[in-house]
Amino acid sequence: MMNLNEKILARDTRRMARLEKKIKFYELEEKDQSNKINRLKNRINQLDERATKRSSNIQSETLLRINAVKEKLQNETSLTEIEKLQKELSVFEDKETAVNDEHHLISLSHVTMKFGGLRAVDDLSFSVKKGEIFGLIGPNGAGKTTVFNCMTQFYKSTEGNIYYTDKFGDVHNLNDFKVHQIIDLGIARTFQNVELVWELSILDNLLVGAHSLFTASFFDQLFHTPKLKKEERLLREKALTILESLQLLAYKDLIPYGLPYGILKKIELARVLMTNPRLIILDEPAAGLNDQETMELAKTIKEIRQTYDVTIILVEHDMGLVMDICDRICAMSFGQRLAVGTPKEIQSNEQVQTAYLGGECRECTRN
Ligand SMILES: Nc1ncnc2c1ncn2[C@@H]1O[C@H](COP(=O)(O)OP(=O)(O)OP(=O)(O)O)[C@@H](O)[C@H]1O
Repeated sequence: MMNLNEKILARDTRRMARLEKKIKFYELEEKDQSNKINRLKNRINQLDERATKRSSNIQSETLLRINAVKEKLQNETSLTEIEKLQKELSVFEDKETAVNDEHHLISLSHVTMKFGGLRAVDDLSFSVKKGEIFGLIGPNGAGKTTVFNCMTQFYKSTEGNIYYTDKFGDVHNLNDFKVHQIIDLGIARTFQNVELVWELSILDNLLVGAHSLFTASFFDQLFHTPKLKKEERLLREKALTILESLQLLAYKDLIPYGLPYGILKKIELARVLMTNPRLIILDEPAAGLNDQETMELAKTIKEIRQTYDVTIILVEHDMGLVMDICDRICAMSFGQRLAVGTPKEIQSNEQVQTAYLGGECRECTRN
């Protein structure tokens, strides 16, 4: 449950995102808007200062809570109560770790997602650092996609918290945000199936992907004002730059129908990049690709991390790809965490091998 400080912090972050959009809007105007822009920048600085103070208050509150729970633990004798308190302590400590770790980007703390009697995700915790390529693996039905849906707030997890460090360095519980606000925090995702608009050209698909960046009003759209035209031109230039960086420029005027699956998957990545993401979540990016296309995808994902300075979390069944590109991996089974470690550590983990094949993880050692 969010306390008042956390509520205000989340609200201020959303405000800062809105003000940044306004700045972009003024930057597009033909006439000089530097006064307005400076005013907005000052307001962002004020909000940022307030957010930093509030973060430090929240941190002190967390420390107080940690100490209070520790004290209760010392005097507790009932085993069930001790278990409950230990879990409570671990939730606060996870938050404390997220706040103190300058490399922290996102972490799950004891996340559970129940569908009726089924625990699709069961008390799952792991943490991802800025700049990592992080893999989530597990047999079919292990709960991987559900984890993504909880992160992006498509589902509200039944229990647990998901901590995210925003670009100002403040830590938020993503559960306090609505699904449409997640994109403003710089989190973007792709789905298992290719989700492009089949009647639009590749370039227009990218522009559709940038709709969250559009600042033009209904009035601008209705009368096709110069402001709208300028915004469209800038976003078009951005789209072309992204297409070029992914070697997709030749496809810009084509519609997706009939294009090789490998190209469609790359176009989806290009569209995600239009939203200026800090974290990209990829659900089975290599599904349906042949070996050659998978190799190219691996190269593209590594290049994207490098060029766009993003963190990538992916769910993938192709163990060759996972072992090749991931810095660290979380292996899941029946909604629970089996192990977190480097590809080498995961390959040699007995529990992981058993979960996959009831023995040696041949898929893992394929490459
Ligand atoms: N909306 C839902 N309602 C009910 N059950 C669901 C829902 N979404 C997922 N599940 C169930 O939760 C479990 C985990 O599903 P999930 O899709 O997260 O697994 P996964 O590891 O991504 O599987 P796969 O690798 O096959 O995509 C499954 O048993 C699934 O049937």
